[in-house]
Formats: sequence, C-alpha cells, structure tokens
Amino acid sequence: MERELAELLRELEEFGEANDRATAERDRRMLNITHDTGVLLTVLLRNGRCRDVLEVGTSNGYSTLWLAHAVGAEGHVTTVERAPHKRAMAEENFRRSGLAPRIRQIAGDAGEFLASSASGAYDFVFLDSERGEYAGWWPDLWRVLRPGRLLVVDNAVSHADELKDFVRLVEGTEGCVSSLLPVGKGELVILKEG
Ligand SMILES: C[S@@+](CC[C@H](N)C(=O)[O-])C[C@H]1O[C@@H](n2cnc3c(N)ncnc32)[C@H](O)[C@@H]1O
Repeated sequence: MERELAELLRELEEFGEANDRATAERDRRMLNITHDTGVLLTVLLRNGRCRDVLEVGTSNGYSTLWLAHAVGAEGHVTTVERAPHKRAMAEENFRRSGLAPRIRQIAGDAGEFLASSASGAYDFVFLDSERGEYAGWWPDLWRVLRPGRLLVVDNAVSHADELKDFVRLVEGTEGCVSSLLPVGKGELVILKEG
C-alpha cells in the first residue's frame, strides 16, 4: 500500500477513535471497522479478484478506502449511506485518497437501493449498517450477490445478540455456507455456493 494511503487510514483511525470516545450520539459516531478487518477484507477481495463491490454503510468512508484499494484500478466500489453529513465527510476522504474514481456514493436508504439493484450485480458485499434491518434485507442481499462469491458482515461477535434472527435466516438458506472469524468485531463470512 502507498505511504500516503496508509497515512490517511491511520489518521482516520485516530480520528474515529477520538470522535467515538467523545460522543455517545450514534449518528455522530464513525463506528469504523478495525484495521485488522481492513486487512482481512483486502485478503478476501484480492484472492477473489473482486471488481464489483457493494458496501452497505459508508460512514466517513474508512472501510470504503480499504475496499477501493483492494479492488485495484479496474474495480469499483458502490457504497450506500443515508446520513448526509457522513456522506460529505466520506466524499472528502475519497478525494484525499486519490481513489475517488473507483467509488460510487449512493445517497439514501440501503433497503431501497438493494431492492432496485440487479440480481448478481456484485462479486463481494460488505454489510456494516443498521443491524435490525439485515433480516429484512437478506433476500435482496442474497439476490444481488453472484454465485460463488462472498458477503461479509461486521459486528458478528460484538453485537451477536442483535444478529440472531439474521444468522438464523442465513443458516437456513440453501446454498449458503458461513464461518465466523474472530477478527476485529467479529466477521461473519458468507459464501453463496455456485
Ligand atoms: C457502522 S457505520 C459504517 C462504518 C463504515 N463501514 C466504516 O467502517 O468506516 C453504519 C452506517 O450505516 C448508516 N446507515 C444506517 N442505516 C442505514 C440505511 N438504512 N441506509 C443507508 N445507510 C444506513 C449509518 O448512518 C452509519 O453511517
């Protein structure tokens, strides 16, 4: 990774940690993935030669930068965020990173975006948003993911209780194999067989 991008990621990690310590207001918190989760995403995307990535939950774009770096110059990351102030922060971080041309920012509700997305549009999905919505989004998440590809869910250990219904749905889906990795806040890696 280029020194400038590594430095920007470190800066955002420090900003996110300090910001989230200082406020309990969820809408003001960055709630970024951990550094080691960024490395895990890089390994998975690079190994899968992923080019069409969907992220649900941009926040200020920290995780998006890991994804955009991992897809390489030929790849694209579509990232959905409903909070305008976070989208603006992300846009500035994307500009600073030089990776903006690979990133498509979607403004609005992820559920609506998923429902309007084409089947098999993505070869990797990263889910890091409003956990209470995941079970309702599952049919569309599954539909937009290409067969043979991965969907990764953050906070699968840190907020396991909130994900119970979702995990039950995942485990009951035919053609689905999942594994919980003890990286960062716990990453549920879901394979769509095919
Ligand atoms: C945990 S944060 C994302 C952190 C980001 N992935 C990172 O690691 O840098 C979750 C984000 O999802 C957004 N969000 C929550 N519900 C949403 C929805 N229904 N549609 C779009 N974005 C949503 C929140 O505004 C918040 O910024």
